[in-house]
Amino acid sequence: MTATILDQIFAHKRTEVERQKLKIPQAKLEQQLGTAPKPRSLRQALRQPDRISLIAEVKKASPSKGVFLENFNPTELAETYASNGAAAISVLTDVRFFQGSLIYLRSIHEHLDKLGYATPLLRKDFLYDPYQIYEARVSGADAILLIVGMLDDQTLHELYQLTYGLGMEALVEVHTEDEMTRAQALQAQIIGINNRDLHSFSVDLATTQRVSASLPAIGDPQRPVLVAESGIHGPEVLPTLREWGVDAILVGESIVLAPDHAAHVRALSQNEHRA
Ligand SMILES: O=P(O)(O)OC[C@@H](O)[C@@H](O)c1c[nH]c2ccccc12
Repeated sequence: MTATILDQIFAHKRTEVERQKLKIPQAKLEQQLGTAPKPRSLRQALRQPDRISLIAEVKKASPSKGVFLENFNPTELAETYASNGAAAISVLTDVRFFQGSLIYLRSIHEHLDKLGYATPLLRKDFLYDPYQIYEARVSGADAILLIVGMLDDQTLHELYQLTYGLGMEALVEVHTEDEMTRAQALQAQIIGINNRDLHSFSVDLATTQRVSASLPAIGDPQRPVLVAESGIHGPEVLPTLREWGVDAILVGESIVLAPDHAAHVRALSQNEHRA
C-alpha cells in the first residue's frame, strides 16, 4: 500500500507533538488550567430549532488544494464570521499541512473576547494524545475535533472523557457507518459526518444522509447534534440537509474562496426553514 497524505499527516503529527512536549511539558499546561478561560457550549450554540447553524472555518490552506488565502488574517476572518452570523468558529491548528497554528486559536479568542463575541471555538487538528487536549484548553478552545477513523476505541474513549472532564465538548467525526456505530457507542453528543473521504479527498454530500440513517429519529431527544462537514458550497443545499436532520454545517473552502467572505457567511447562516 502506498503512503497516503493521511499517513504522512499522522507521521508528522507525532514528531510535532513530541517536539512540543519538550518545549512545554504537560505538567506546565496543567498548571495553566486554573487561569484558562471558561469554555462555552458548542452543543448549545449549534442546536437551534428552526435553522441550520454554521460552523465557519478559519482555513488558510489544505493538503489537497494548497493555499486558499494569500493575505490570510485569522483574527479579521474570525471577526467577519462572528459578526455575520456564524454560530461557532473552527480553527485549523495543524501547522504543516493546513498552515494553521495554535497561536491563531489564542489570538482569535482574545480578539473576539475584546469585541464581546462569545462564539465557541473548535480546535481542528489531528488529535490522538491527551497532551493535545490540554493544549487546546489552555489556548482558548471550547471544543475539539476527534476523528473516529484515526483512533482505536480505547483512545477515543479516553480523549472524549478528558475533553468533557476539562469542561470542553467534542465534535466526533465519522465518515462510514462503522465509525458511526463507534461514535454512538461513545454516546457522543455532537457527531460530525465528513463528506470528504480523508484518504481519497473525494466529496459526496450523500454521505451525510447514508451515515446518519442509524441515528434516533429526528426530534428524538436521544438524537445527537448532527453536523454535516465539508464540500458545502452554498445555501441551496440547506433545505435538503434540513430534511436529513442536519443541525449544523461545517464550512471552510467555499467561505475563504468567496469574493465577499461576509456575504457568504450571511448566506449560509440565514436559512430559517420552518419544519
Ligand atoms: O473546506 P470544506 O470542504 O468546507 O471543509 C471544511 C471541513 O469540514 C474540513 O476542513 C475538515 C473536516 N474534517 C477535517 C479533519 C481534518 C482537517 C480538515 C477537516
